[in-house]
Amino acid sequence: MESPDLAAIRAEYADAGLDEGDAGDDPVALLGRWTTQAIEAGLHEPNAMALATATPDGAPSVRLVLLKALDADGAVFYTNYASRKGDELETNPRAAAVLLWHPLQRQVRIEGRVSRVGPAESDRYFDSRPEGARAAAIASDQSRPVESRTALEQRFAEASAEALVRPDDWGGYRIALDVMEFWQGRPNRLHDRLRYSRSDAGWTCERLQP
Ligand SMILES: Cc1cc2nc3c(=O)[nH]c(=O)nc-3n(C[C@H](O)[C@H](O)[C@H](O)COP(=O)(O)O)c2cc1C
Ligand SMILES: Cc1ncc(COP(=O)(O)O)c(C=O)c1O
Repeated sequence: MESPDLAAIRAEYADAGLDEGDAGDDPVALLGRWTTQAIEAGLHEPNAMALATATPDGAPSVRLVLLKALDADGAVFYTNYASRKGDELETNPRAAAVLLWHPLQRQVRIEGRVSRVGPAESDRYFDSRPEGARAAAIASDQSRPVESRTALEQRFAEASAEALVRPDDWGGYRIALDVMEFWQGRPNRLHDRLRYSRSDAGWTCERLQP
């Protein structure tokens, strides 16, 4: 089998650095600034993040979701509570996520405990989504097998004809921001890494080796 020479792929990171002074002592504000810069750079889906969850006995799983809100209380995404990730979060309410802004040579990792957002907040977000996305959320038992594409489209057509009310098993999760790490690519793989950890006294910041 012809396979590409993956070992020869090599990108150098050189554009910018990250120092403690610029980063500041509020990592939530820093994530806000970096997100704004990713949006202003015109990146495609700058709010996409890989979300890792695990079963109670530690088997991990990961998938992309969209970050839909960010504040001092945490990072919010929306999904189906009965999906695979939902099942894992209901039994092991901890998550890790990573955002990658490749053209900016940046990644951000977040970690923390997860809780459901309140129903009113989920309703507000659900009602802001386009009709098709609302109907799909109603039609889809996310992560469950379906016999065919035709059956799925039939369910979508049926849901589209009904009132587009948020299902009880669809809503937001908030990842409390307990650990946040900011990574800026540097030459020779000698990258900048600043890791913030939250305690009762506030945030502490450590520089990590690349
Ligand atoms: C860029 C991108 C963004 C996505 N955003 C979401 C999202 O916000 N919520 C969601 O439930 N699924 C989202 N998905 C689909 C998930 O990656 C995944 O297929 C789905 O949630 C089922 O995951 P699970 O079976 O592990 O629960 C997205 C997929 C991509 C590629
Ligand atoms: C299945 C699913 N649910 C939810 C979302 C979240 O996106 P939005 O709320 O912007 O429709 C996505 C995004 O790709 C998705 O694929």
